[in-house]
Amino acid sequence: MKKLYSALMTAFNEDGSVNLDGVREMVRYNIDVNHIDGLYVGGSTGESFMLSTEEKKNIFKVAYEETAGKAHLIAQVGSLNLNEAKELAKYVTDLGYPMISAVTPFYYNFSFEQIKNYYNSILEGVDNKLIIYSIPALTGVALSLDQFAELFENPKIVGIKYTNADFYLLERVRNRFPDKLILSGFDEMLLPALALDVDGAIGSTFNLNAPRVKEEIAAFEAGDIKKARELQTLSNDYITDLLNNDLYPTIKLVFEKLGVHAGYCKEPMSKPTPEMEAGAQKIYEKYFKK
Ligand SMILES: CC(=O)N[C@@H]([C@@H](O)[C@H](O)[C@H](O)CO)[C@@H](O)CC(=O)C(=O)O
Repeated sequence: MKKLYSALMTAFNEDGSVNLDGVREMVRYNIDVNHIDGLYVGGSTGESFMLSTEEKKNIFKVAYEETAGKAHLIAQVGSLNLNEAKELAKYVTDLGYPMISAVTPFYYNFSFEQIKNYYNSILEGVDNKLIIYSIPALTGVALSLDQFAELFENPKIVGIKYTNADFYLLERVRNRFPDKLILSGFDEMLLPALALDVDGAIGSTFNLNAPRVKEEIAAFEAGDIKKARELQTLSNDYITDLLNNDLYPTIKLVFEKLGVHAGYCKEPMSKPTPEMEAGAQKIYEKYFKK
């Protein structure tokens, strides 16, 4: 069975400080209501690239404690500050995280040699497995098939969080590395990714929509492609509505309507406007109100 991971959000207070109780509530919702297979902690959805090392550690700790072994955990530790990435990799490994992930280093147009050194040094002295977080649309770093192969020469690098609409490359990677863990990262393109035999998916929108997506995966696995496609269409209507209303703040607004204290996003992400509030209410009524 393919695995579904929610990309854990971070709850912020209005002043931008982290609300750890809100983080706990979102972990609980994912476990108790979504029956999620796993959580991806510290990724884009967690707004992590805007957090201090201390804030990241607190979130990793709270997510680990609250999960209490009821879901698989992956900690995204990648950072432009390699020392921080290494410190976090050790920290989460000592806490008990069974897998880590690191975004490709971005902004400075690093060479492939530099990217390779970055991954190898994060893993040096850390007894853990890592999946590469590849998200070219946000990082500008598009690794090639041969570059993935070179990174996989490190036996601790076991897979990819593949947030990329390049399905030709995905097919080539799957074909060449049948035993690597590939988790798809674009929720709106889950069905084509399933057809190319990914092992599961990680996404922001699953925080609210996981039950429907699990049904889609079950239909796909049962060979009922028509049903899987209908469910993907329904999910894509919901994702389109979220994207048109500002993704992360809207997921948090809908969480609040479900009684989960997801709080605010951190600036420069937007604070909810009355229009966003109204849009979130419509999304709640259309897709989630019982
Ligand atoms: C940039 C971003 O948020 N990407 C999401 C997707 O779940 C995305 O939000 C979704 O497909 C809507 O476009 C994930 O790929 C990233 C992610 O899960 C994470 O790192 O937290």
